[in-house]
Amino acid sequence: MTEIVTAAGADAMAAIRRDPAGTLLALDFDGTLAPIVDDPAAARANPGAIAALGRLGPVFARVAIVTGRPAEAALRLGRFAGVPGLEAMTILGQYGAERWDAPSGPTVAPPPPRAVGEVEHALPDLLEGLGLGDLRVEHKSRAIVLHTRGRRDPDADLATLDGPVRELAARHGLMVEPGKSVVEIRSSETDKGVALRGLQRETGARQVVFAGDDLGDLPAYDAVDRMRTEGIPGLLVASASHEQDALVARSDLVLPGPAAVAAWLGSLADDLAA
Ligand SMILES: O=P(O)(O)OC[C@H]1O[C@H](O[C@H]2O[C@H](CO)[C@@H](O)[C@H](O)[C@H]2O)[C@H](O)[C@@H](O)[C@@H]1O
Repeated sequence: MTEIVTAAGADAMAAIRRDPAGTLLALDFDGTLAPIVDDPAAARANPGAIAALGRLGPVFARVAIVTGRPAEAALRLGRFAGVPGLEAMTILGQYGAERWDAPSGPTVAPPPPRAVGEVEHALPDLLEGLGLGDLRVEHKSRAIVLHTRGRRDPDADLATLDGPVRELAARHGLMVEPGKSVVEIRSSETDKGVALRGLQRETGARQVVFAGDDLGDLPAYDAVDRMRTEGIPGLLVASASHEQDALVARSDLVLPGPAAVAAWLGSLADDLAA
């Protein structure tokens, strides 16, 4: 499905066309703007998507990235800084706990929760004990991400990790965020739904577009559903893959991965931007 197939989505698209200046466009980073790769440090936003966002920035109320990545990482990997048209862009990182705004510069983030440091300390022994001492571990200050992509049996490793990681997180008052070949231990202070809703209120957006690809995006989907009940049209776009289909049935538009998302953003820009 590469067309909008729901009545709610068609309503939202009509509202976007009628009132682009009242539209908030928010996108997830990994798997939506950036193709999935084995090494998280090697992820890069699709260049066509960056160019399209630059064309949409001046037309919309706000273009935003809402991501599990630290805001600085999304900024660097996305190469968004200095892109013409993205002078008002916002990045909400670590599920909304961190924020970068193009006009004001440096990332704003509260101090990292102490519990994350405690878990970092306990983790090497736990992984050794599970025979997973060589796992790729991503440290994000407010979260620790265990990566199984590229390993012999990523799903088996995730299954091995599940119970012990949940126990460890619970012991330290943290939550577990599962994803594509990852399990993340993070502070539960916020989620993408809270982040998206906050941005909609702040910008006064009259309609919202959200695009995502993984389980961490579901709270943003819930937020859009709630906004719709309040009369704020919302367009939900899935960047689909064989790895995760939880978003597909709830989406108004299903696109087969980041290249298709970039192409769709380009066609939106052709439609709405000069
Ligand atoms: O909210 P997102 O922007 O989607 O970030 C969520 C997590 O994505 C990253 O992991 C995913 O992308 C990696 C690079 O392509 C890939 O190797 C991994 O398998 C994917 O799950 C990231 O590394 C995490 O920190 C983010 O929480």
